[in-house]
Amino acid sequence: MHQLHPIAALATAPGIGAIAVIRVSGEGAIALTDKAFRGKRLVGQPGHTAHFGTFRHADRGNEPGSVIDEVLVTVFRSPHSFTKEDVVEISCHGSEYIVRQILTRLTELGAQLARPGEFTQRAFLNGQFDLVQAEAVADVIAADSAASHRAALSQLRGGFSKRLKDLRQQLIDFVALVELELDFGEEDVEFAKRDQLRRLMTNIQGVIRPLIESFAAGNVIKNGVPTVIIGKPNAGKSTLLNALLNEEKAIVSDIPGTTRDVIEDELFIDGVRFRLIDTAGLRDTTDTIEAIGVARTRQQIEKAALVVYLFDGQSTTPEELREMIAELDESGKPYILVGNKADLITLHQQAAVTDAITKAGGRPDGIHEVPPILWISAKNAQIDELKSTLSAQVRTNGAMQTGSAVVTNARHLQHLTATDEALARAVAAVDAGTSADWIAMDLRIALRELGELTGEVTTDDLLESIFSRFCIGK
Ligand SMILES: Nc1nc2c(c(=O)[nH]1)N(C=O)[C@@H](CNc1ccc(C(=O)N[C@@H](CCC(=O)O)C(=O)O)cc1)CN2
Ligand SMILES: Nc1nc2c(ncn2[C@@H]2O[C@H](COP(=O)(O)OP(=O)(O)OP(=O)(O)O)[C@@H](O)[C@H]2O)c(=O)[nH]1
Repeated sequence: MHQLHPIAALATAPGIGAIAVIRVSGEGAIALTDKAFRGKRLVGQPGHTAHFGTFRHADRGNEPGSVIDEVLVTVFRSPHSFTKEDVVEISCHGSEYIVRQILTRLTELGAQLARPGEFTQRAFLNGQFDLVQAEAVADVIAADSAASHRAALSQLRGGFSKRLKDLRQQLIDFVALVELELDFGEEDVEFAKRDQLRRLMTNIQGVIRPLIESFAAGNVIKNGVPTVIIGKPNAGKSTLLNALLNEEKAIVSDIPGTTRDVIEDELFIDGVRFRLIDTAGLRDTTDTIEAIGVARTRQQIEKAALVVYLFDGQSTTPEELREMIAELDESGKPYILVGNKADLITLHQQAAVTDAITKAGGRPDGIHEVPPILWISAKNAQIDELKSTLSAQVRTNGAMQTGSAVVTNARHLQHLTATDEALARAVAAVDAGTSADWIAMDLRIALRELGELTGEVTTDDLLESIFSRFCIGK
């Protein structure tokens, strides 16, 4: 295993804690650490062993260096470590001062401070995992919901990239045969069996296309579902937001137009993250829906993946509702109609509202069903049904289900799409009986795109841009 110069960084979160872990990786990491360590001699120790001792400042003449801390040192021997290099992990007391002293001492002994992502980059370069998995390391750290954690961990553990790498290898063999045909120029030879090549290409497309389609859902899993609550002033948006978030985030008052700022917050329902966007009131000088500003409403809806339309069950007219439904239908976004202040009106009145919008020709074209109205009382926090409806809306989205691999990374999507396009062209060329050089060209593009995805083909710039986004110590 080729080892680079030793690097060191704090691996645990900066700040005060019970324990802090400093990681050293690279050529001579063990001997280097040993110079500051008093206890067992580290150099002869087998990998995956932990040793107690003291970590010390440099000796001063004959005076032994003073103790910085009592530490536990774990030794990993190349190639059996995270980076596949020699690695030492120093667990000290979680003091910022101690961490600084230890890092300083390590640099005196020849270690360099690690750049962001440098450990993971080395692990990648040494073949510990491919690029997709390396990127998943950052996603695993950032994951903060059950769904995003599941997606990231599956990616870290190989997810779709192992399968793509296999298929790419098969494709390489075919490209070699197709290119061999080129060497024979005018002669009519066919080394690459076209039906087999075609089958392999459609096979690869069969793997790639569901991944491409999973991106929308993958993005939602990673970043949350942008959910907007729209409604007229005083409909109870802030009250609902508070009830959902279970805290007094937004200011509630009975003066219309109290919500001044756009408040964004997160809500977890059944392991899915919703990014709630409070719309600072769809309000204007006058009361009517028209005056609220259709443009403004549209803007809000535009930003959302899911719309909650909240209306005051007491004061909203069927006309207003119908206009709003038309607007929402127009947007094409999934939405939920929510009647608020159910505590103030009878069940009979609630039914009358539903009747008014359905029977009175709520839908001129009569094509779609008017979605059911969900009744809540934001003030009394009677919102369980709304929560389960929100969750159900997202869950109908296939990729939210367990098991299937999802793409959450725009870079991956880009390479997958380009591969699919190149393969589609190659398949068409095979079908048209086009000459080998045309097929070979698209096959090479597909190979390069797949290779860049998994990191079998890389450039320094690409690696730099990927790993520099990691945190230091990772
Ligand atoms: N203390 C510590 N915990 C950690 C990490 C770490 O680097 N240090 N990790 C860092 O992200 C994650 C775990 N990743 C790791 C991956 C491989 C090896 C390792 O030693 N691999 C050897 C031996 C495998 C074996 O014994 O089966 C190898 O690959 O050969 C260690 C950690 C999470 N927890
Ligand atoms: N009875 C009853 N009152 C409610 C309910 N929800 C909200 N309210 C009251 O309605 C008034 C307006 O609520 P807000 O949450 O401030 O309304 P908003 O839609 O955010 O209004 P703006 O800030 O103007 O955009 C407040 O007095 C709330 O207490 C409810 O379910 N039942």
